[in-house]
Formats: sequence, structure tokens, C-alpha cells
Amino acid sequence: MKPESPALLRHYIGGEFVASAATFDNLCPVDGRLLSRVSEADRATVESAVAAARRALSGPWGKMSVQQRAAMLHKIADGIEARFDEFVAAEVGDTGRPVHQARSLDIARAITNFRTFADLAACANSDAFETPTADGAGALNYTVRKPLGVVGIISPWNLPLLLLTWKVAPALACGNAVVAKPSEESPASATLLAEVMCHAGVPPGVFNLVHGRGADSAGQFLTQSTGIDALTFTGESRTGSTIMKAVADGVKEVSFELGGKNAAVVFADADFDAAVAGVVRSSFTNSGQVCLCSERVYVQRPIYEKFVAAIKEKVHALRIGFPDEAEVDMGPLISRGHRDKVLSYYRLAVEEGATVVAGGGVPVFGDARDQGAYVQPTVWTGLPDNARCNTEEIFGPVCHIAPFDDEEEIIGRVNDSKYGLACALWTTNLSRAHRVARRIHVGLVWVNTWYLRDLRTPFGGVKLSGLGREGGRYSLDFYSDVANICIKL
Ligand SMILES: NC(=O)c1ccc[n+]([C@@H]2O[C@H](COP(=O)([O-])OP(=O)(O)OC[C@H]3O[C@@H](n4cnc5c(N)ncnc54)[C@H](O)[C@@H]3O)[C@@H](O)[C@H]2O)c1
Ligand SMILES: O=C/C=C/C=C(\O)C(=O)O
Repeated sequence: MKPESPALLRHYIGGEFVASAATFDNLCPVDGRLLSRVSEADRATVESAVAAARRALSGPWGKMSVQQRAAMLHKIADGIEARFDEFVAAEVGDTGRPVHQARSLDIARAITNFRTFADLAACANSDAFETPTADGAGALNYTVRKPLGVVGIISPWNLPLLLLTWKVAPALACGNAVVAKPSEESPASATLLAEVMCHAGVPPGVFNLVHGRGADSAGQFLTQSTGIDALTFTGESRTGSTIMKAVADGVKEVSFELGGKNAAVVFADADFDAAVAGVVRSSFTNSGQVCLCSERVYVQRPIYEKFVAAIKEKVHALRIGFPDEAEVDMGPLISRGHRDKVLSYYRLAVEEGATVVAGGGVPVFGDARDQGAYVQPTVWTGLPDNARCNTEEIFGPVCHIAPFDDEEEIIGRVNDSKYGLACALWTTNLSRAHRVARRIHVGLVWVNTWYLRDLRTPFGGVKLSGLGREGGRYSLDFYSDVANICIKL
């Protein structure tokens, strides 16, 4: 029987699904099979999406109250809920992640993103000041939030729907229209989101989706469009730098969530078992493909050897499998190309003199997974802090564990990085926790936990890890023009 021709994923522009003549293949990283063909937007297609967004702002969307927009965001969340299993299947197909993770994290958080920003926007207050004046009558100063206009959104493949909606939700809540460009590695859930938007009655042109790659493709064309008013990007630091140059002439507002080389620091007084479990989670979740993952682990010397042995045992016990296995801990990397990058660091580590405590290669399954993009979860010791494997973001299931002696030393070593996104501290001495946490030069510090999220908090990094903060009112501030009005009384 002739195999079914793969689906064609299309753009969503001005409320219509539109195909392009150019397409690219979307492969499943579990077994390399062709999942779908994807339309690749040219510059004209991207510009048509930007124009549709501009038109939408002067349509019914531009006249909606924040309460009406909030209600629309809840309808979008309802729509995702109604097709929850389809979204799970789309995300798992594109990324190979465990089904249980897609259910509990990726798709669940997309729904939460829309509901959170619907409620935050609807309840947001604004500043007002009674200003004394020489004539004694005074003045009233108050601020108003207005939409930026057309917002370009470019998102990565590692948490596809979570990170796309982390940007789309507040952008829409604040009254903007968006043109979103998901990663070429993970187009499926974004396409489903467009279907949900359409079904929910989001006015045409408010949400536009264009597929394509980055350089010389849809991503670059979007950043170069003079029709966008702001650009929010999540991805590699060097891509952020490229995008910053692209939008510089138009002095566009940017929000960047970029790379990291995050540390986990385990003090001798930590709850040992909790720290071991926590570091396994923070180094190997999503096959290490989370910007917040700990690729640098530092353990205070008295427990160092015991800790390395415990991590080795846990990592050897990690179940690498098919996404739908109930107990699977780890799936493949996103692609053979990304696997080649991670394996190049596996080789480099040995060249740099690392001791390979666990992993270091490619698992052999003897089934279809051998055509996928799997690597072994890997643990190194013995490298100096300035080794490339300890300074460059690898973005795979790997960590290096090094001993340290005291607080002053470890604060300096953790901060000695061109990145500054996140850090996890493990200690039962909470005075130490507060003292050390505020001295670590990152945007996010977790103590005795990791990736515990309150969406009202500021999220973002310093140095090469990003520009700006999103989350809670920080998102409302970025996705709005805040104006001050002064009335003479
Ligand atoms: N800080 C955070 O919150 C956060 C979250 C997730 C991922 N990340 C980072 O993202 C990276 C992994 O994601 P990735 O591989 O998709 O990153 P990437 O930079 O390769 O691509 C991200 C997006 O940018 C697009 N893009 C690439 N080049 C472009 C260009 N020249 N112009 C316009 N768009 C372009 C891609 O098509 C994709 O949609 C890692 O470095 C990770 O740390 C950071
Ligand atoms: O890979 C990076 C993960 C980012 C996560 C978030 O932005 C979030 O949880 O809101």
C-alpha cells in the first residue's frame, strides 16, 4: 500500500492557512522518519503576515477592552485543552520527548501561559500620582499601557509550545498583533495553535504564523521587516547578537532569552539524596535541552567522591526509550545535526583530559531508534574550569562535576562565565543560601529545587544569557508602551 503522503504544514496569515512552493522536511528524532513537509516562507510571505498584523490593529481587536482580550485568551486556553492529546502528539512527534513530560510540562504550561496573562492583564493596575504645584491646585499624573503594535516572535525547538506561548500570550493580552516564527525543528504544535486561534474566533491577522529557518529565511526576513514594532526572541546567544544588529537601524524594542552555562552548587550540608536527585533532574531533563540545565556541577570537597559515585549510579539507571514508555526518563536530542554538535563535545572532553564517569557515546538499541538522534547521558570529572566543555553551552544530557572548598571560591568560579542565566544551590543552611544567592550573577537562583516556576516572577538572564525580563508585570511592561498623562487640576 502506498504510504500516506506526509502532511503539509502551512503558514497562518490573516486568518487563512497558506502554503508556500518551497518546503522543508520535518523528521522525527526518535527514528528519523519523515513526519511532515513544512512550507518555507519567503520574504514576501513574511511581509504579508506583517501587513495582516498591522491591519488587525485597526480592526475589532484594536477596539477590544483588556477584559475582552482576557476572555479571548481564556478561549484559546480552552481550545488547547480541548485538543490536548493532539498537542501532545505534535510535540512528541517533533521532539521525541517523553509523553509524560509533554503532558505535565509542555502542553500544560501553554494553557497556563494563556490563562496567567489573561488574568494578569485584566487585573493590572497603573501608577497615579497627585503632584503638588506652586499654585496649590496640584496636578494628577497617571500612566496608561498601550500596545506596542506588531510584535515579531521567534522561538526555539527545545520547549516549543511552552516557549512560543510564553511570548504570544502576553503580547496578545497587551493588545498587540503578532507574527510568530517557530523553530524549523518543531513546527507542528505551533500549527495546531494557529488552528485553535482560528476556531476561538481570534480576529484575522491578530495571530500570524510563518514557518521557515533562520538565516536567509523566514526568521531573518521577520527581523528585517520595517513593519514590526518590537521583536522577542528565544534562542542561542549568537543568534540574538545577529538579530540585535538586524533590528538596530529601526531602534526596535527587543527581549532576548538566550543561552546559558548554568551551575549547580552542592554544599556539604545539603540534603544529600535531594541534591543528587535535583542535579540529575537539572542536568538531564529534556535530554539536557533546557536553557536552565546545569552543565557545571560543583560539590563541596567532603562529599565530592560520594556525590560523583551517586550521580554515576543514577545516570546509569536513566531509562532512554520511546516517548510513550511510562517510565522513560530521556528521549533523543532534537536532530542528528544537534547530536553531531553534542558528540563533538563528547570527543572534545576526552581530548581535554576529562574522566568519563558515565556515558560519552551513542546508545545502541537494535531497533528503529538507531535511526534517531539519541546520545548517552554523560558525566565528566577532571577538567579545569577554563576547558571549553566547561565554558561553552553544549545543550545536551551532560554535566561536569568539580570539587570546591569554600563560599568565596565557589562564588567566584560560578560567576566566571560569559553567561548568567540560572543557578541551583543545595544547602540546608538558609543564611548561606540567601547570602550566596544574591552574589551569583544570574537572573534566576533556585535553592534546594530547580525549575520551580511562578509565572509572576521576572525571568531572564544577564551577560550573554539575555536582555530584559519577562514574566508577570515584566511581560506587561515589555509588551506595552507605557505612557504618562499629566492633568493640571
Ligand atoms: N533563555 C531562555 O529562556 C532560553 C529558552 C530556550 C532556549 N534557549 C536557548 O536557545 C538555544 C537552543 O534553541 P535553538 O537551537 O532553536 O536556537 P537558535 O538560535 O538556533 O534558533 C532559535 C530560533 O531562531 C531562529 N533563527 C536562527 N537564526 C536566525 C537569524 N539569523 N535570524 C532570525 N531568526 C533566526 C531559528 O529558526 C529558531 O526559530 C540554546 O542556546 C538555549 O540556551 C534559551
Ligand atoms: O529552555 C529554557 C526554558 C525556559 C523556560 C521558561 O521561559 C519558562 O518556564 O517560562
